[in-house]
Amino acid sequence: MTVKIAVAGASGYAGGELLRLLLTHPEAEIGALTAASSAGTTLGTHQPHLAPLAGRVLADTTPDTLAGHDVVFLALPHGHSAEIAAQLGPDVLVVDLGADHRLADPADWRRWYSGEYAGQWPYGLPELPGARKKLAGTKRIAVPGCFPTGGSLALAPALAAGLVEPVVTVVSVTGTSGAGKSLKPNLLGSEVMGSARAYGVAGAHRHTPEFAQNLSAVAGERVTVSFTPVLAPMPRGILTTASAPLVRDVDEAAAREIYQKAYDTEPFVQVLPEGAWPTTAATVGSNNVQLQLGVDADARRLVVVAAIDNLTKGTAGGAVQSMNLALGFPEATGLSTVGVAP
Ligand SMILES: NC(=O)C1=CN([C@@H]2O[C@H](COP(=O)(O)OP(=O)(O)OC[C@H]3O[C@@H](n4cnc5c(N)ncnc54)[C@H](OP(=O)(O)O)[C@@H]3O)[C@@H](O)[C@H]2O)C=CC1
Ligand SMILES: CC(=O)N[C@@H](CCC(=O)OP(=O)(O)O)C(=O)O
Repeated sequence: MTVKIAVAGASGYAGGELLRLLLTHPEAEIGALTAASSAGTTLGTHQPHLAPLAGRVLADTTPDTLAGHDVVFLALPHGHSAEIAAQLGPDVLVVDLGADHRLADPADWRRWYSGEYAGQWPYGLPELPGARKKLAGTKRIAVPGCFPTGGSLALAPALAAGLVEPVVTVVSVTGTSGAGKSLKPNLLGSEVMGSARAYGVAGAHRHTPEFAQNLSAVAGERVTVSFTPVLAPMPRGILTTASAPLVRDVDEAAAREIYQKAYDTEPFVQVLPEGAWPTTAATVGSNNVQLQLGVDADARRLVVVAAIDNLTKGTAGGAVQSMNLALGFPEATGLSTVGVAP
């Protein structure tokens, strides 16, 4: 069954990655491509790597230009999806790559974002317990933030098994494309190259409540999350190191078994062989989450390292994976487990 798909925000990084994936998705017919200030220009001006679509002209993002599609992806800045989504019919599958529909608690929304709270949609991280059931057949999907994707999957098995205390620390090194294309003074090449910088430190990043929401649901109790992102001079990729105090003495083999069991049947999560540690480079262009764990016996902590491509599994790939589930396609359709190296 071919589905006609519109992409709003087609000139941006997330929209570009979506189109890269949809171009090889056997069931996708690419319909309207829309933007804001870039409307009227060709896609090739913004996404030179998408040669088959280079001549397509971007339209304005309106309910009219997005009408007549089976699926609409909204890859827009936060706060711009809810109003447009409300004007698309209930039979259209709307996949929001922004944050507008991720949080369940209106108080969390008001603390971390601006504008009206628009309600929570089924959360597009299929590997979390119970998520696939909510995604099957849904007409609305909230794609996770890029940091909570890898970080939540790094800690979920340990919390679900009661292996660690519900007080976790997450540090994520991220590439610059996570910030989007629009020019920001701290993202100029001369500011970013040759340097790494923490930001949103000490509970100040808006992904903190999203982490807490995901991990508390898995643990069945409130999980406190201390999250620190670190900007690094690379275009894409997120390397997360997550750790938590062990509840009981456990050796590495037992901890590995918990993770292997949790992710055994997952098409996109790989617990790497002993001794191999994840790298962002190995995940580029794939929809993979690569994990490795260790037990720090002296500190009595479990330490898990996770690598993803922020644009693939961290946004557009996760969005396509969730779309597949919503439409009843095989979950891995149009997605790759093969990276690019070196
Ligand atoms: N980059 C990433 O790694 C991730 C991004 N996301 C989310 O995906 C969404 C898009 O991010 P990203 O692609 O990085 O951002 P970009 O800044 O690269 O792209 C933003 C896109 O939205 C369009 N746009 C901007 N303002 C409006 C508006 N008022 N109405 C309609 N379209 C508008 C832009 O069009 P124009 O060119 O005309 O300005 C552009 O196409 C965000 O919500 C982001 O949080 C989620 C996870 C990871
Ligand atoms: C480097 C960088 O700036 N990264 C972004 C991550 C954004 C993202 O991917 O998630 P959202 O969809 O929630 O915006 C940030 O920290 O805000």
